[in-house]
Amino acid sequence: MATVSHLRTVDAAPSGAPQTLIELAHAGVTFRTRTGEDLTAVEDFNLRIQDGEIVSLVGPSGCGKSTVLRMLAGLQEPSNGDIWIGGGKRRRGFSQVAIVFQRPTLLPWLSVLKNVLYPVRALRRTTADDRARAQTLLEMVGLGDMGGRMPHELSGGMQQRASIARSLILDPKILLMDEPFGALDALTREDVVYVPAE
Ligand SMILES: Nc1ncnc2c1ncn2[C@@H]1O[C@H](COP(=O)(O)OP(=O)(O)OP(=O)(O)O)[C@@H](O)[C@H]1O
Repeated sequence: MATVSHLRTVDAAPSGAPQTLIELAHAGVTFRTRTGEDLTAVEDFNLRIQDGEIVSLVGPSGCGKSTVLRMLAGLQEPSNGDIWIGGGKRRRGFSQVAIVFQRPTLLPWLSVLKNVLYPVRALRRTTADDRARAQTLLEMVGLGDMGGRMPHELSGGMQQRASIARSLILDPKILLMDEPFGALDALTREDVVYVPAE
């Protein structure tokens, strides 16, 4: 059985201090490939992020960065180790975490505005304040007059900007970004900035 090790850290396991927002302790993910081999994408990975910190995971293609983000978003269960978010041990998703992927992930049957509102709709009925916030976020990413359009009527970069707006609609405490600016041209990239809600 082949085992491929990609992403490793050598830091000591974190302690679980309450002011720490995110902790991974000895986290690992092993995939079973279609040919029946075990592929260790992440091995013994330790990470501690304090509230307010901005952290980049840097490494070569395929080293396991997306897998770590998927673990933090609750989309990938660790094969080994523990995850704490906001002081609590997590095995699954956490509502204060939002993730933006490398490619846009808009729902094709909803308008752009409804896509941005979708995380709210998944929790409760939307209000006028929610719609106003969605409009503000669309304006922030330069799509203020595109809310009524359908996703297929937008360019790839515009769809990605709408995905970024959607990730902010619930004012998440943790924003995970998996190279989301790769789909945008350099000029647009400079224009997209995160403005926290008052
Ligand atoms: N669902 C899966 N099944 C099997 N192997 C997977 C799966 N997802 C990822 N992998 C493998 O895990 C390893 C890490 O992948 P991951 O997408 O986390 O890398 P990455 O560092 O984000 O790469 P990139 O910078 O190219 O996006 C790769 O070898 C990949 O082939």
